[in-house]
Amino acid sequence: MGFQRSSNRQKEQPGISDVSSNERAPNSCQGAVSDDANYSSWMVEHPSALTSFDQMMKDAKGKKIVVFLDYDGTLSPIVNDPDRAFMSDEMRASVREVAKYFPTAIISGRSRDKVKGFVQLSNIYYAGSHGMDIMAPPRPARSSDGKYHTVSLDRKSNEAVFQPAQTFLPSIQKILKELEEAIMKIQGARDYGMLEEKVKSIMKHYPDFGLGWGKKVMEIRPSIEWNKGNALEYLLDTLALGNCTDVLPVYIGDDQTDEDAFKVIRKRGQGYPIVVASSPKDTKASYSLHDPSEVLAFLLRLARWRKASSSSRSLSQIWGVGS
Ligand SMILES: O=P(O)(O)OC[C@H]1O[C@H](O[C@H]2O[C@H](CO)[C@@H](O)[C@H](O)[C@H]2O)[C@H](O)[C@@H](O)[C@@H]1O
Repeated sequence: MGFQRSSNRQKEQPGISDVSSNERAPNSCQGAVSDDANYSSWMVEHPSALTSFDQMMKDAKGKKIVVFLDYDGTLSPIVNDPDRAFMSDEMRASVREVAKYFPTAIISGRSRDKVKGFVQLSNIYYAGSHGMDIMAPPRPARSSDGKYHTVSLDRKSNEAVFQPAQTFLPSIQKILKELEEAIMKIQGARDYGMLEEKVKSIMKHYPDFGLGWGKKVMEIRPSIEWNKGNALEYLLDTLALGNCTDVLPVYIGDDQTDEDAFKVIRKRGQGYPIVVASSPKDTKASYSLHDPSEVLAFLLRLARWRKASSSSRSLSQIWGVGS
C-alpha cells in the first residue's frame, strides 16, 4: 500500500549526469568535477555490468541464469505520476526476449496487477507488493521458520498465488477505508506534512504494520519478515533451483528494497546483483548500470549472448567442431 510524496526530492532523471563538464553552468563546475570523481571511484567498487559483460558471461558458462527485475527506476524511468510510469516498447521487447532464454521474474513494490498491467508479458513470473504477492506455478514453499506457506489459486483458478501476508488482508482493507476517509479533504502537493501526520496517527492503532519511505513514496507494510530477497528465494525454489549450486541469479534494481535481494545473492555466493544508479550509493550490489537505458542494453546483450551460444552449441553438436 503506497502514498505518493509530492515534494521536490526526486530521483535524478536519466541523462542529467551525462552532461559533460564543459556544458555545465560555470558556477557548478567545481561540484560537477567532484561528482564525476565520486561516481568514478564508486564505479571501481561497482563496475558497469555492460563493460564487465564478457567476463560475467565467461564465468556463467555452464550455469543456469535466472533473471529478476525490479520495475520502477529499472524497467521504467522514475516519473512524477506513478500511474504513468510506462515502460517503452523496446524495453518490453527486451524482457520478452530475455524470458525466451531464461526464467524471468519481475519483483516490484507495486501491486501485482498494476505491475502486470504495465509489463503486459505472459511468459514471466510476477511478484507484487515487495514480494508478498507472487504468481508462480504451484509447488511447495520453503521459508526458514516454516511460516508463510499460503498457496492458493488466483481468480482465474489456473495459476498459484503465494501470499505470505494473506492473513493481513482484512486489516489492510480497514486501513485503506480509514485512510481514504481521513485524506479525502487534503489538497494535493503542499499538504504532504498533514498527510504524513494523518497516516501516522491512523497507523498507531495498527501495531502489526510498519511505515516505510521510498522515493517520494510512503508505504504501509505488514510487519512480517518477508521482502524481495525472500521472494527471490521462493521463486528459485518454485523453479526447483533453490538448492542448486550452478544457479546464477541476476537481479537488477535501483531502490532500497532491492538491497534485500542483493544480500540474498551475496549470501548464496553466486550470481550478479546489479544496482541501477546514476550517482554513488551505499549498496550490496556488485555491478551497476547507470539508468533504464543501460538496463535495456544489458538485457538485449544477455538475450543475444544466449542466442549466439545456443546456436554455436547446436552447430558444434551437428558438425562436431569446438565452439
Ligand atoms: O519496486 P519497484 O517496482 O521499484 O516499485 C517501487 C515503488 O515504485 C513506485 O514509486 C516510484 O516510482 C514512481 C513512478 O516513477 C515515482 O513517482 C515515485 O516517486 C517512486 O517512489 C510506486 O508508486 C510505489 O508504490 C512502489 O513501491
